[in-house]
Amino acid sequence: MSLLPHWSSRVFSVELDGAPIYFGVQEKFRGEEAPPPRVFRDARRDSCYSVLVCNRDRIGRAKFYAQLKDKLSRDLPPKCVLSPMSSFLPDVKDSLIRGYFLRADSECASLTERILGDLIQHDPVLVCSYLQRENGKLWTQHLWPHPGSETPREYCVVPSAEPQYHPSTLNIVNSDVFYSFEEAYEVLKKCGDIIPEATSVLELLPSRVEARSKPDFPVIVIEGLDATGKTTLTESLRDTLGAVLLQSPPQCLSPWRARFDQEPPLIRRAFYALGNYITAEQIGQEGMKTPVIVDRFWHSTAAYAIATAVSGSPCNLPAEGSELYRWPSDLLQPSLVVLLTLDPEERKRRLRDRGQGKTKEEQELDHSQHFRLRVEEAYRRIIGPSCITVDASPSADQVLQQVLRLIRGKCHL
Ligand SMILES: Nc1ncnc2c1ncn2[C@@H]1O[C@H](COP(=O)(O)OP(=O)(O)O)[C@@H](O)[C@H]1O
Ligand SMILES: Nc1ccn([C@@H]2O[C@H](COP(=O)(O)OP(=O)(O)O)[C@@H](O)[C@H]2O)c(=O)n1
Repeated sequence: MSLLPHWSSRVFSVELDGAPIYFGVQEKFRGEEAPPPRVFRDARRDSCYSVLVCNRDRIGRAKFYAQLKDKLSRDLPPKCVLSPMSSFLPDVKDSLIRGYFLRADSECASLTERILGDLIQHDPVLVCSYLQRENGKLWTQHLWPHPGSETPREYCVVPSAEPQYHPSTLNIVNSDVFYSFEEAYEVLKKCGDIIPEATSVLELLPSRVEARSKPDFPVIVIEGLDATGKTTLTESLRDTLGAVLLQSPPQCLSPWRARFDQEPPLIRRAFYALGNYITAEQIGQEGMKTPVIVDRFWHSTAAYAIATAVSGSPCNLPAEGSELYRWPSDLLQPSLVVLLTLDPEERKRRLRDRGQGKTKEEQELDHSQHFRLRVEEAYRRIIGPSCITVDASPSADQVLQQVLRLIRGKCHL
């Protein structure tokens, strides 16, 4: 297996209470090993295991990773604790593999081992168990052999320094955020066999995508979290400016949206990315005749994708200026992007008053302050064009007047 030659260069990260704990492995005891990392010190008398998903094909890997949690939560004894885990080559792009770290007490260890033994027989996983030596002063990692292969490999567990780039940023390109039509198209094309709806989406796509010259009329995108007032503002702008109002994802994708919202990030994000290209095609046509207002566009696609891929505090986001925030070179660039921001309490009040159902991601915005901060910060870091922030807390009319001033200043309307 190609992962193995680099096994002792890999770093392992276990997420405990939202914070990563890093460790590495080395072939031999050197005698001066530092104390084991906290995941092992906490484990005391429990048995520890890890399961990492290693399909070669990325669609299979995305699908199986999503199923693995359900499978493990269903089959493992309730007392077995599951934590998200990953393994990566520090600061090496596309090197991240995901999985789970398991802690089982003496009562449930043998059942856990049976379930993992069955998993390794049938599914593309790497399984390790961890054993303590010298009263927990040292831990060893035992990589289970695959059916038919040689003996298990034993390594010594050692603490590892925090990498420069948070591991969850390593695989963002073309897994969470797509920087060209072709890359997103490839994913949906490959899904055709397992998701028949993907073929219907592909049929709606423009036949050719090219970064065309700007339409004659201004194109104004309104961005912001749910309930910040995008619908209210975009409708008023349409009426005031005699503009056409478009949205991303476009109306023609509505029948498929709920279906793709259930898919793992790779597939879900490719769907939204392609939606932007359909909207861009519509903008290109309408923008030759009138100004165009757009309710959400690429900023939303990229900001939510990055904020979901990265866990924990906004400090874990890719740094400002990172290439991950760049606009796709083949996607139409709007004349102005306005980001509506709102105090979290006022946003919740508006959500309650509106009283509609929310997507899972929007519910998460309410529950997790960190997630909301990550989305807002990612919005602000995107460039090419970057967004102009507008406080959406004044009355609807005041917000409209403020945005009209911006449009007149920037777009000569
Ligand atoms: N400036 C504003 N002041 C007070 N309430 C507002 C304002 N803008 C919108 N609302 C109300 O807040 C709720 C969410 O607004 P909406 O335009 O649907 O947001 P979004 O499209 O961003 O989800 C709606 O009930 C709307 O009437
Ligand atoms: N252009 C877009 C628009 C939405 N989205 C996704 O759609 C979700 C928000 O859609 P929504 O329907 O709740 O938004 P509202 O228009 O209701 O504010 C976000 O969670 C994004 O993941 C996207 O990726 N790209």
